[in-house]
Amino acid sequence: MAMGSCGIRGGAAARRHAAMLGIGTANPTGVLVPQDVFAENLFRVTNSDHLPELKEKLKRICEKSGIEKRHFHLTEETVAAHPELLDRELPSLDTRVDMTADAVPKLAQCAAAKAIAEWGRPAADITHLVFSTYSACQAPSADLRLAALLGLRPTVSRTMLSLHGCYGGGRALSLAKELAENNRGARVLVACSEMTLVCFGAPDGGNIVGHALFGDGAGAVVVGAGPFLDGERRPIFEMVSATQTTIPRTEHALGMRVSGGGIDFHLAIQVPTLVGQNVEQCLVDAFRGAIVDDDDHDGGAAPPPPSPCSGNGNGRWNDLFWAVHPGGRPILDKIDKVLMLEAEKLAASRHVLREYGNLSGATIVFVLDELRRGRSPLPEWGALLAFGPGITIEAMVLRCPR
Ligand SMILES: CCCCCCCCCCCCCCCCCC(=O)SCCNC(=O)CCNC(=O)[C@H](O)C(C)(C)COP(=O)(O)OP(=O)(O)OC[C@H]1O[C@@H](n2cnc3c(N)ncnc32)[C@H](O)[C@@H]1OP(=O)(O)O
Repeated sequence: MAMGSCGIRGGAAARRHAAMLGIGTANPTGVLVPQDVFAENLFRVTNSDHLPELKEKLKRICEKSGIEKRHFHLTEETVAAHPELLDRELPSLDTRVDMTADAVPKLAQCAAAKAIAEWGRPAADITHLVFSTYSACQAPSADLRLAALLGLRPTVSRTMLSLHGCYGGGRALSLAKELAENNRGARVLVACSEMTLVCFGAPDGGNIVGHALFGDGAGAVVVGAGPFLDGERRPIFEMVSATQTTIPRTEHALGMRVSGGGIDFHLAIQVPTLVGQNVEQCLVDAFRGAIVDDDDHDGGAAPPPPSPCSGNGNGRWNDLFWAVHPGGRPILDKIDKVLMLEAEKLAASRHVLREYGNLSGATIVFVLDELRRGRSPLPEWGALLAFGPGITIEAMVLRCPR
């Protein structure tokens, strides 16, 4: 594959690959629940204390989750005022849609304002918006509301990704890369905003793991390619190559479904194993697409991306930095094991899981933000991984410009 001029060079030189030019994150400010009291709180708030065995199981799961705290938009007072949120037999979709209509785009606005400020140009210069959420069920949707809140131009080209779950952030970034690389001068705002209240309900055997894992948050990234514009900062991560892979015959393993009682979801116990068994081939495919000429690197001195067959346990995956969606602690453990990663390689993912829980599609933006804030310099090449219903695996080869 000829990719002659794809490297990002310093200063004002042209580049062809898209790059992340600003990153922002936000969480609801209202409710912060430490994981060690989550089960007690949930069972009290949902009047479920007559189910002590289920409560003990939730406590066991919380202890093993690798999570210390999570943020939520939904307050105890709101739950008390809306008993329909607790009983799946009662219609509650209208209530949930009303509650998220403003809250989801406003949370996205908080993250997007930070990303735009870092990017260094006015919001009106955004040409495309890609919005991903599992928490909005109406049209016009959260993308249009966010565009209005940010003062984007009426000509901004909007795309809404719904119910992609935890790979939504990876998909939105991949789409932004395509848009930026194929539309001269495009600046694409990616926004992912997730609120669990669309799924919230009294605990039962089916939703207990979701209760233990998921939290609320939003992430935003400004993506652009081509020559730098005045005021733009140096790119944070270059987006070199992206792939999407669906693991055959795993449709049953992860899913969400809109019902009159809210959004139902399921997470099969086999998910960590299925991701672990398939992740290395996805990485090999993504790196195969990322082979570039030495000439494309800054000053021509940087090494090329690792060869696609350099995994397979010979330790070369440790030459990379890693942005992995922390879908759950055992998923990170499996990836560590199959790729033989050194302990610190998934530190950013484990940090985000510990501090926020699984924020579905927004989580990957938190991981990217954490990575670039790290104290030690990153290796030049990196890999992004996100997983969700399908089972779908999004992989992207990243480069940290020197
Ligand atoms: C105000 C609150 C609001 C919250 C409302 C809820 C909001 C929900 C929002 C839903 C959003 C939907 C998005 C869906 C898209 C998902 C996309 C992804 O992230 S893809 C990635 C999604 N992430 C994942 O799929 C990974 C999730 N899994 C994990 O993180 C871990 O397995 C663990 C923390 C649950 C347990 O740690 P581990 O080391 O495995 O410990 P052990 O082996 O000792 O097991 C302990 C107990 O847990 C049991 N059990 C285990 N798994 C399941 C299960 N799936 N099922 C049922 N049970 C399960 C197991 O049987 C045992 O029971 P017991 O013998 O004690 O009775």
